[in-house]
Amino acid sequence: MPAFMDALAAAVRAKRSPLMVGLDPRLGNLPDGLRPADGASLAEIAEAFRAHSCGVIDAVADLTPIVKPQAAFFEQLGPAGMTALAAVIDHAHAAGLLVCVDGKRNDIGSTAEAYADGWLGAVSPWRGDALTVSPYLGDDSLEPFTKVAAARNAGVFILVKTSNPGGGTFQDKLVDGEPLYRRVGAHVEATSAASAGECGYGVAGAVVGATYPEQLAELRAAMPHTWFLVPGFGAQGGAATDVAGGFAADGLGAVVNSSRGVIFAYEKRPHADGWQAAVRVAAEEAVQQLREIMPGG
Ligand SMILES: O=C(O)c1cc(=O)[nH]c(=O)n1[C@@H]1O[C@H](COP(=O)(O)O)[C@@H](O)[C@H]1O
Repeated sequence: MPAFMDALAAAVRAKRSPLMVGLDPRLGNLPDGLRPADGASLAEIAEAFRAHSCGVIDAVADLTPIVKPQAAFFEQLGPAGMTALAAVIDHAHAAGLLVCVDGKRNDIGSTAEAYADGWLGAVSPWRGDALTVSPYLGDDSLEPFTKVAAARNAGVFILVKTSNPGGGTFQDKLVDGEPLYRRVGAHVEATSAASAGECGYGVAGAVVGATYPEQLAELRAAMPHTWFLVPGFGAQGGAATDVAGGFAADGLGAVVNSSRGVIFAYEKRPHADGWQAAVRVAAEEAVQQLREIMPGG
């Protein structure tokens, strides 16, 4: 089994696609036919979320190397939601896709070990291929994730420069004359340089928002062994030209996430062949736009 970043690089090359489709089901945005009736139980809503996410996967599987289910949308439904999340992960794997669980986990080292084993370990009940992780508890909190991920050929994506408007509150603050995100980036890069696989990228990836194109290009240059997960494309305003700086010269090094812009595409542009056809058209367009700016795409 190849290391996660090697598998991701191979899948991006094979599909000529750096698009990551985010699975963020929301009750109010489900298409007709899948939307549960008013007063539906959590179990009924969870089943609708499962059906929507699996339907999205079926519509885009040949267009994307990786999907990113956002755990929050499933967690809010309690146990039934988590069962639905597990089913979505299994469905994505059956469709030949890699899966990054967006959980943004972390805690003190000894508790981080439980998160790491639970989400990424050899006996993980979730079987995700990668997990998003927060760095703000420090290096000893990140180590369990990178260790478990390396042992199991999984990956982690560590928040470095997030896409949200308030991200700079802490991330841009100067520490010894440099912004904190740069410090975090340097730590992630050191971890990945020491674990770089065949494709040249190591076990630790970085989350860097499409909404900060300057910092994206700066971090790309400073972090040559680190694969980027770039959210904020589409619904948050990031354009293809904004994410261009996230790629290495060979066209690898980044996957660009779009959630709402793809999975609810039928709301703005319905398709005569149904909601999945609208989702597919949106994914095709996103891939086309990304190919145009991706070096060698
Ligand atoms: O880690 C993430 O995926 C993430 C980090 C970040 O800085 N910004 C960000 O939007 N995300 C996630 O990426 C997805 C973006 O969704 P859309 O804005 O609908 O494309 C959501 O699931 C967010 O939780």
